[in-house]
Amino acid sequence: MTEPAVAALIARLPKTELHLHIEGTLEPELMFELAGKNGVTLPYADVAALRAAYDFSDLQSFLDLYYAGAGVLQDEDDFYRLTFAYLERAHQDKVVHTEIFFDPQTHTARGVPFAVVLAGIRRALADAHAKWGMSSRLILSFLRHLSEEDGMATLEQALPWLDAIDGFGLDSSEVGHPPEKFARLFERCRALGKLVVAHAGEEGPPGYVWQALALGVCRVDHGVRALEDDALVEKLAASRMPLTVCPLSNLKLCVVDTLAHHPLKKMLALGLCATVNSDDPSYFGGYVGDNYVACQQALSLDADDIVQLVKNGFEASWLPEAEQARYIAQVDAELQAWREGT
Ligand SMILES: Nc1ncnc2[nH]cnc12
Ligand SMILES: [Zn+2]
Repeated sequence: MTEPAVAALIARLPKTELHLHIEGTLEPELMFELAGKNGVTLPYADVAALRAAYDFSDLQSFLDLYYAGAGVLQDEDDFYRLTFAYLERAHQDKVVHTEIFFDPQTHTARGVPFAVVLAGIRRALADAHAKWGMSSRLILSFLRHLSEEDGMATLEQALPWLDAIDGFGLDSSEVGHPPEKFARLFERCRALGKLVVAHAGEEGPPGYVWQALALGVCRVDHGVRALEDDALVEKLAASRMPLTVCPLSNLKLCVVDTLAHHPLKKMLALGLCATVNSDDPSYFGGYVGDNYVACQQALSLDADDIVQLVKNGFEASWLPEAEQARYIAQVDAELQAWREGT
């Protein structure tokens, strides 16, 4: 019997998304609409010209555009619309649980109050939960190109809303801004009882992944360059440390030259807890379902690989263990139904 296309399996499986920058979901159409509403001038004639600029040579060339684009987000409703549009799109991909980064420093530096950013995002998360039962967690991510003191000041601003913040992360320009630069800040976050994660090993060397582990992270965001260090791979695999891998992001930012050379399949073979995520889907040409499908084709992933990746996502999530187990059982049931052609 010919197995039905693995793409059909991908489409039907419940999924997580654990590496998603909400500012990176700003589609050009919404960017132009909000620019018009808020009186912001964009240096592009139209949506097509903006999309044509999404031709990145590295992480920094993307970040320059990403921070400029975020400038159109000004009031609570802008953050609501941004977030709800992402959640609606993720729901189409059968994402049942998402853990979302937001970068408050990108907005507070422009005079947008922390409370405005958070209120808009939270209202959308609550609506998605009410409408589809989609669960979520929120991760405040510090910008590593700024100082640790700036991060500390941001943490101070977040203190009144700690109940709404599930964890803390570290993103932006990696090389030259190693995790150890933020040792005291992450210590403080952990002392507040919060989970911490950090981008490491995207463009930065394996040493940055070791440093992220020293910060006490419970997941490494990206981590693809960890494969250059055998001892590190052994440690990550033995501890089932999750890696939130973002294949189309790696392709667009030239971390890999072609998806066929992406290490995702190798990561699974090494026993790493690799997960699939979209990072900044509006800029990188694909949401989480697109990431699965593109990798399936480029790397000839089979049904077992796909199921392993999806299960890793639940294992790596911050859902309670009983809920992880419930979703993993659903994944097995969908796999069986797919195999039986029902
Ligand atoms: N891929 C990425 N790496 C680092 N910082 C980011 N901020 C948004 N996307 C990012
Ligand atoms: Zn990221």
